Amino acid sequence: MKNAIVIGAGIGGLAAALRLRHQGYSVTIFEKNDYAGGKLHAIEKDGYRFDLGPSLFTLPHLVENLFALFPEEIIDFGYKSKAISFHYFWDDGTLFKASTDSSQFIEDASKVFKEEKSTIKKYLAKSKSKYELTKSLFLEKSLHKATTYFSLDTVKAIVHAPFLGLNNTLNDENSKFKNPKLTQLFNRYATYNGSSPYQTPGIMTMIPHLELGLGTYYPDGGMHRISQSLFELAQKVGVKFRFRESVTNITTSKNKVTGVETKNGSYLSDLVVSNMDIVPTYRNLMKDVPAPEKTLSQERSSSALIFYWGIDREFPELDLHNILFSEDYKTEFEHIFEHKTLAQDPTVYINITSKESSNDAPAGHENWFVMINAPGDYGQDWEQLVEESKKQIIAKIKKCLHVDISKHITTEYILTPQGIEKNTSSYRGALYGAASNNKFAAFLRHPNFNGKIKNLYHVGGSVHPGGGIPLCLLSAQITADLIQKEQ
Ligand SMILES: Cc1cc2nc3c(=O)[nH]c(=O)nc-3n(C[C@H](O)[C@H](O)[C@H](O)COP(=O)(O)OP(=O)(O)OC[C@H]3O[C@@H](n4cnc5c(N)ncnc54)[C@H](O)[C@@H]3O)c2cc1C
Repeated sequence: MKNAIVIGAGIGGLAAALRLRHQGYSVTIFEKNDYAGGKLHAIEKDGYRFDLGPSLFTLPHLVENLFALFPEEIIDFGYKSKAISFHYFWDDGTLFKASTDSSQFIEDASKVFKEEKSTIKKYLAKSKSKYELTKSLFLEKSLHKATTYFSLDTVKAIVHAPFLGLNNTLNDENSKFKNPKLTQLFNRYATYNGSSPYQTPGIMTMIPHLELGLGTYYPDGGMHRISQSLFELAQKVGVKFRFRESVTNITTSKNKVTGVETKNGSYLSDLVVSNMDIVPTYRNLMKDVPAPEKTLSQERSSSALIFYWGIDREFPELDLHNILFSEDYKTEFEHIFEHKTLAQDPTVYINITSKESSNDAPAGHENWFVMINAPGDYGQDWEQLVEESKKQIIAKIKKCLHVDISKHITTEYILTPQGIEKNTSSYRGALYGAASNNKFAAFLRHPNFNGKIKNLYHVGGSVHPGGGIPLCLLSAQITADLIQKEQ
């Protein structure tokens, strides 16, 4: 049996390991932490459960596809679809509850934002068409293999290139709405890949289709169940895990990978898949291999500052996902991407899983995950930024929800971009690898294979096709397909 080593048990590494196991490899995952899941992790604190990373679950079939590889194994993984994706709040008292039923969304958005129904309908239809035209080329195949370009799907995408909106920004596309609040609502989707709506190309108008067209879901037991159920499956099918064993070197001979080294010794392997962020993979594990500097110097995606708060009361006006919008979105993104700091009036995201799983908080309490978008770690004074932004977040909540939330916080845990980098080795604490702040970003992501070292592959949010749970799962699929063809 051939051996495969996977570096890292993030969602990308777990998915790659399962796919390789299915192809018949003997698979070992080396993970520096003592748990699987990487960013998809959770903690319990003072009677509250908090998902630490992702909170929004879309395209659940990509997880199910992994269970389907091993139909004989029964794993407890369920989820429900959400009728409302987000509750959106503005300082002036406007509240919009975004339905995941498109007719209802159009009806409600037209009433709240005084926008023509036909304009919203056309926008959602275009979002769907863009997604369907491009998913095969940009999301499901390697963009770095010539064969990808000899397909009908690619020809279709190229023919429709002017329609895709590559030459303008997401904000340009969304400024067609009369009401700036609706523009802001659709601009927010740039943050789903850690980018700025004022820089990311108009093709990103496809993202709302993922949430509003294909649905928003919540896994039974919380987001952590996604990584835990895949971990359980991997164990059942014989994937071996070596926790607390950081890979320190990828070993090669004559431009071919031979295995990995850790502080415990050397391990030989027929192939290696790195789920570690691509920048430290080159800088720390492949010091003797010339790094692709242009690829590695791509601007990183945004990071996040998160307060996990136990709250001693309930808020019926809030749902699972809630957004409290800033007054000046452009300034907010300029602060993040240009000034590498935080705006005075940030957009605040509040995720409350106890709305769905009552055991996540004591009775009558709620578990708040309060996040603002943040620049990566460039050596800022995070202690000071945490202190300032906590005050600003409390002020924002006061404006939108008319409550002094500071009086209701019973417990607190904080994660900064520095903490995210420390936990998972993600370069600068970026949530989604490289940002998509220019039209060439998709092509400049690192491929899923290594052009210099044979039998070395790459999966996860820092390589093609990008970050976020669905894209990480797709990266594992692309990688496994390449391995099947090439090995
Ligand atoms: C706060 C936050 C909110 C987010 N929100 C969402 C969301 O709502 N929806 C969504 O889809 N996505 C979201 N994301 C993004 C999503 O979490 C990531 O894109 C995804 O989980 C990345 O998975 P990965 O497998 O690429 O990497 P990671 O999860 O970073 O895993 C990499 C693994 O490799 C290990 N590792 C690193 N170096 C070594 C080494 N040398 N040796 C051994 N092991 C090593 C790390 O410990 C880690 O376990 C969010 C992320 C964060 C942090």
